[in-house]
Amino acid sequence: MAIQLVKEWTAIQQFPAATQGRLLELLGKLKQENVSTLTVLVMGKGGVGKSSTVNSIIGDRVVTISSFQSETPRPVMVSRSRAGFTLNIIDTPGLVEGAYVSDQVLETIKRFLLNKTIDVLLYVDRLDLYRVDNLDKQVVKAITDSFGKEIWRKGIVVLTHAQFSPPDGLNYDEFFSKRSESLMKIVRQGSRISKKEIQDSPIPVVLVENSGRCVKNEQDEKILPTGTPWIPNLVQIITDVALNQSKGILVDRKLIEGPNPNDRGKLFIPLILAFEYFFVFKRIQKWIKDDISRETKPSWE
Ligand SMILES: Nc1nc2c(ncn2[C@@H]2O[C@H](COP(=O)(O)OP(=O)(O)OP(=O)(O)O)[C@@H](O)[C@H]2O)c(=O)[nH]1
Repeated sequence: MAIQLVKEWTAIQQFPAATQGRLLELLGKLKQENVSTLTVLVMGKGGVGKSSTVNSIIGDRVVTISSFQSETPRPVMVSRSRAGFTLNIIDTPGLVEGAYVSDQVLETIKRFLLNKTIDVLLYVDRLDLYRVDNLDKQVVKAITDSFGKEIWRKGIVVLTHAQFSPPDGLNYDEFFSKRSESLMKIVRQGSRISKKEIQDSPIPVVLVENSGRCVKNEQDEKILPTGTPWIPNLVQIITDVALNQSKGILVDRKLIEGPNPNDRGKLFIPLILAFEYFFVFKRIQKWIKDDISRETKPSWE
C-alpha cells in the first residue's frame, strides 16, 4: 500500500489574517471534539467548480482546474496538516459523460474511496443556472446508490459562481432561495429522502465564489454579495456537519461490491415470505381443516 504523504498546510498563511484566525479557531474546535482528521469528498457534474473550490479551501493551486479531460479520469486526494490536525479533500472527476452518469467514473471513485471514511460530502453545482433536470436527479441518485442515503446527512450543497447578478427584476436572495429550493427538491427525489427527514435535518446550501475577481472586504477577505467572507463560512459549515449527530460513511468492500445500500432491506423479503408461509398461511390452513372436520352436517342434508 502506498504511504500517503501529508504535507504541512502552509498555504493557510496565504489567507488574510481574519480568515486565518477563523480557520485556526475552527480546527481548534474540531480538535476539542477529538476530531483530528477530516475527510471531505467533493462530487458533482463536470465543470461546476469542484477543483476550484478545493484550491480555494486549501489556499493554493493544489489540483489542476479542468484536469479531468484526460482519458482516464481519476480522483485526487489532497492532504494538509496543521497543528496536529489533518484535512483531506478528495476531488473527483465530473460524474456526467454525454447525457448520462458515467458508471466507469463512479466505479473509479468508489474504488479510490475504499477503506476511507467520508466525514463530509460537498455536492457542487453552479448558482447561475436556471434549471434543474433529470440528469441532476440521476447524479444525486448515483451518489445515493453508491454510498447509501445516509451520505446526505453528511452533505452540503455548494453553489459556485456566487458573484452572479440575477437578470433584471430578480433580487439576489430571491434567486438564491429559488435555486436552492429546486436543487433541494432534486436531492430529495434522487435520494428518496422524505420532506420530513429533510425538515428534521436540513442539508445546508453554501455559496462560493472561486473567481480571482471575487470582491473583498476591508480585511482583504473574499466576500459574497451578502458581505459574508465565504471561505470561513464554508469551513464553519463543514465543521458543523462533521460534528453533527450522524456518523461518517465508511466505504468498505461491502458498500462497494454489495447490493445497493438502499436496497439492503430487500434481502429480507424471502425471509418474510417464508415466515408468512409457515406461520400465517399454514396456520390458517390448519384452522380451516380443523373447522371442517369439526363441522356437524345440518339435518336437511
Ligand atoms: N466565475 C467563476 N468561475 C468559476 C468558479 N468556480 C469555477 N470556475 C471556473 O469554471 C471552470 C471549471 O472549473 P473547475 O474547478 O475545473 O470545475 P470542475 O467541476 O472541477 O470540473 P471537472 O474537472 O471537469 O469535473 C474553470 O474555468 C474555473 O475557473 C466560480 O465560483 N466563479
